[in-house]
Amino acid sequence: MNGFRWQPEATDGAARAGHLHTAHGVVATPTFMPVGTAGTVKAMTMDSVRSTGAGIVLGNTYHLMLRPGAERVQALGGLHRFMDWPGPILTDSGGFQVMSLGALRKLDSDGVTFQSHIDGSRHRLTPERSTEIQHMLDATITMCFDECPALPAETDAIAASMRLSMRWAARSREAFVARDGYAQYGIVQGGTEPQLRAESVRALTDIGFEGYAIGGLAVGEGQALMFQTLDGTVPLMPADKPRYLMGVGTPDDLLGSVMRGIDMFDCVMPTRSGRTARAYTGFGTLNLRNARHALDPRPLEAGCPCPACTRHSRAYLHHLFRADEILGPMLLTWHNLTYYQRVMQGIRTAILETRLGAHAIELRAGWAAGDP
Ligand SMILES: CNc1nc2cc(C(N)=O)ccc2[nH]1
Repeated sequence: MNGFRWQPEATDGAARAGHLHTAHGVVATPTFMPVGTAGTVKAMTMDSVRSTGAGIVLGNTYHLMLRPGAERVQALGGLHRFMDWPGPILTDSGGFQVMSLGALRKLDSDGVTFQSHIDGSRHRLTPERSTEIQHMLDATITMCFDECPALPAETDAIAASMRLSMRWAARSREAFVARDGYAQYGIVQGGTEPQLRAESVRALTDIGFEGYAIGGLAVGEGQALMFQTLDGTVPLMPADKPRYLMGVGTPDDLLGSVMRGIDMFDCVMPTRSGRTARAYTGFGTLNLRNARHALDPRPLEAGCPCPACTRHSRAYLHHLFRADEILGPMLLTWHNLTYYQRVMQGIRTAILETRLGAHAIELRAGWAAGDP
């Protein structure tokens, strides 16, 4: 009996609230995972990440295998110890990063050979090696090694890519070392083609995983096509297992995806935007480098409990970014992650109170209203 499980708590339409039980603790869902690419959530200490309300973080296999190296992290006690994060960690498989970051890469039916974007050194990832690396990192949740095809693409190219990923999923599962409280997720592929997505779900559920991700989206297809793909795919996925939408998204993406049955998310937007002066708030986004903030004594967002909003003014944040002070990205990353967690907590409460429809209207009205 694997102690890893998703325990349902409430539903509101297709939306679900529940708890993810893992070897490294329990996480309420729906949940947003801050991205901790190279063993750090950029500009944050892990105590500050915890203070935002995050329960689980993501690590990138591609970055960690190149630097400092999976063997070194293992020798130092694993990623939890290395980055001082006792909670659950999900690591991606490296496939997506290789395709988007690796300087040169050669894909074949067995895996991918690529050059490091750091020093040009040559590396190879296969389903077996990716799974081994994630084991060495001591990932709570391991992702299958897959290929995420660029969109748009011809249907037969999407089909071939999906079927390769399904063969790689079987090899990833074979290589996975099962441990109590640990999990491996399969990744549904198939582009925006309903039949290919259905074939992929069948292939993965025939293999059997502790959770299922939807990959191949948030690659430029746009929100409407992403939601349309979710509408056709999520109902086919096992209802008793966690569902993870990879690389998504804006607060509006999160809301619409939870309403379609997604439980887990990761996205670089709140952290990357925090470093580039873009703030996420209940009244939409704003750019703190804009001159209109120079003399504004108000907090960034009234009611937000983060240090940027409780201790400082918009004018100060504006100054920090104009002066290129490192405290700017620190404070705004802290704010954006806090805001993302508040959005997820508000959605979760609305599901528990069966008022998600009304809550969605309120959220969208706030985002549309703009800066008060
Ligand atoms: C930012 N968009 C995004 N799409 C993704 C797809 C995958 C995937 N494995 O298909 C992984 C990470 C992803 N991030």
